[in-house]
Amino acid sequence: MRFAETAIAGAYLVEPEPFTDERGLFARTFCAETFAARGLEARLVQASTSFNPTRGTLRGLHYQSAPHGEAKLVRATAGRIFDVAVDLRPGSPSYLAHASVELDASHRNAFYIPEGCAHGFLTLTEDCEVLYLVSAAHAPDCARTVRWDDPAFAIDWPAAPTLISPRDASAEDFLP
Ligand SMILES: Cc1cn([C@H]2C[C@H](O)[C@@H](COP(=O)(O)OP(=O)(O)O[C@H]3O[C@H](C)C(=O)[C@H](O)[C@H]3O)O2)c(=O)[nH]c1=O
Repeated sequence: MRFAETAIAGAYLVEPEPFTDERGLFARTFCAETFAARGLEARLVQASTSFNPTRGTLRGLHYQSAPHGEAKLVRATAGRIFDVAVDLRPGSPSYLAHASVELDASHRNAFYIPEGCAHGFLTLTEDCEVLYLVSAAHAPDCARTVRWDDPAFAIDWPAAPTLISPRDASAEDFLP
């Protein structure tokens, strides 16, 4: 796996290094030892998936507050998404910065997002499937939302959403 830094400290685009032969390819997509050696969260305890048939679906921006903060390893297993993280860690050198990456099932790339960052995506194709590996179990009482078009983040979305939940569309401004 190759790790590329992003605009957020501690967030990385993870590119696989596939082994190819006449049968196709094999690629490692996660390794606890490799992640731990890089100082990344290696204890991923829950996996989830979302299926999004409509192009232009926007989910997020979500995070879990302490003490159930979660690091995430996100990949598109079908289709292509514009994936975004926002740094909400007041002590971070990239506080309030965002990082956006295009995750494409055909590239098998992934986005590692550290605890303390919000995450969301916009689907760029129909029938997108998004797989999450996270470092903390779902804690509904700690579920938090920040708004995709919050001026505090000025995220460079490629298009406006065609489908978004009322909860995501109505999040309050992050800064007072
Ligand atoms: C996240 C989660 C949700 N749920 C239940 C709660 C709701 O009844 C239902 C849908 O949840 P929600 O509308 O929060 O799903 P998304 O809007 O896709 O949220 C996810 O998408 C954004 C982009 C993320 O980064 C998070 O991983 C996650 O918040 O699944 C669970 O049972 N377990 C879970 O881990």
